[in-house]
Amino acid sequence: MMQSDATHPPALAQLEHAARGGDDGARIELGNRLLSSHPYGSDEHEQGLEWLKQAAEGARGVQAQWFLGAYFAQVPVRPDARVHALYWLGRAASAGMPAAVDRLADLHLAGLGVERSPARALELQQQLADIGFARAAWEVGYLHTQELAAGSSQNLAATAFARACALGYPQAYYSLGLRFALGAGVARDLSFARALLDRAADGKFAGAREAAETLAPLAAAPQATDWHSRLKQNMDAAPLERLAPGRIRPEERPLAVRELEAHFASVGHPALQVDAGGRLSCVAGGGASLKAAPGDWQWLGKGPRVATSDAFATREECDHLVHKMGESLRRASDYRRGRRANDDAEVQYFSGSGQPVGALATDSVVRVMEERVARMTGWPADALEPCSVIRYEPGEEYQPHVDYFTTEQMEQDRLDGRDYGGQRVATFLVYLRVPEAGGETVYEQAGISVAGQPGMGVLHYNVTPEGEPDGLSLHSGRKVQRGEKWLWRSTLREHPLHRAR
Ligand SMILES: O=C(O)CCC(=O)C(=O)O
Ligand SMILES: [Fe+2]
Repeated sequence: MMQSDATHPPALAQLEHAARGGDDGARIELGNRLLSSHPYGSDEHEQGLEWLKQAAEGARGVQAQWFLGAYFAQVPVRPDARVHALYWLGRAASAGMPAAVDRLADLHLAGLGVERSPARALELQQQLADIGFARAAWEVGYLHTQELAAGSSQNLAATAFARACALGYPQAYYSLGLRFALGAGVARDLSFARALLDRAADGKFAGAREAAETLAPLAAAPQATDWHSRLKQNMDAAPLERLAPGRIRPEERPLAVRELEAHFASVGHPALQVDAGGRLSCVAGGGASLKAAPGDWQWLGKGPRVATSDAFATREECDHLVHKMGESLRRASDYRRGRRANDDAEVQYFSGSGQPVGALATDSVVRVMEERVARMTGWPADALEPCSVIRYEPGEEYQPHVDYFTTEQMEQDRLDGRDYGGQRVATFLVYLRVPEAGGETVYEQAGISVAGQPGMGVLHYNVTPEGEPDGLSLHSGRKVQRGEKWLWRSTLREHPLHRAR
């Protein structure tokens, strides 16, 4: 196999020679290089795909299959891209590649290239969880919370989060803490809840500190300090390194997971039990549910059409998105590379930071929330623009702008053959974090001002009921005075994104 590094990549001719000679590593490298350096539609781009497809049948097939799956997942405008993504990711997943199993679960949950099946997504994430992948273990808990699969319950959700705690995942301590605080799937125990939430905060999980203080105040959690030190000692002594890549054979992972779960149960809380099969579970109790219960649309105006939905997203969903995207936020000029005037508008009028959730970064929370938007608006989920998260710090704002594409832009895009998705019919925002002062969403022409509440959804149409760009939809995100404002947002496009008119 040819060696290369970032400073001295092999010359193209050299790679091609090796690829023709049957070197699978060279085929993969050449394929990836051609795909990334030549635009979709060029011969070189197609040649890149061919090299990967050849490599997919060779000694390093799984790796090539993964690259092909990731490619098709990220290039939705290609005809049948989703079906190809499903095929290649399916092959890499069957060969046991965890990242491919995760992406396959995402396609099933979103119904991309295959009929939507939360139950299948749950099954796939469960496979990963059972061999010790902590994020998957968390996703199992989140999916059970939604009660979308037969047999799902709030108690199974709690159990899944407890198992993810055993894998040392700070976000799982947060989620299990919420359940003990509210009595969802487990009997309420504010002391244990507070200790779990504090452990999540120790692990730097966004929102854990605030959840601890509001849901499990120390005054109501007399044994919290004791539980906190027991949980800390427990984690310090947990043999988590056993699961480190390269240290364990795949077939040994399920046993290592059981050992970690038994170790977590040894912290001694009566709700944590090890069952006959050696798996950790939570004793059922409490009647609350942490599934979202969004409020009906409250219409604030007809010209433009603006509505809000209280509690559209749960605290857990908001904190998840803030935590997930927090590290990767950038200025609009860094993530908006398009040539559309609307991209320029974001660069020009928005002074905060943001980041689109890329096709390889979507997860259960994103998909479940997209589906919720689709259900509540009657809009097809595959006509939602990929979502993003944006943040405003004090002094930052989104000056008055419109979100629709102008008739001229639409026409130009059509001529250029890139009007995928068509018009941005409506914009949907969720307040993930509400600032202490300032930051209202204001529709200046209509005199509507929305002061966000945590988890609130805000929907506004950018076009009139007849489908014409609606000048009255001009809006702004007022300057944040104190605290931070975080939004999750997407737009409802005229037709599915993979279809040009
Ligand atoms: O920050 C807001 O309230 C508005 C955001 C917005 O207009 C947008 O993301 O297009
Ligand atoms: Fe906007």
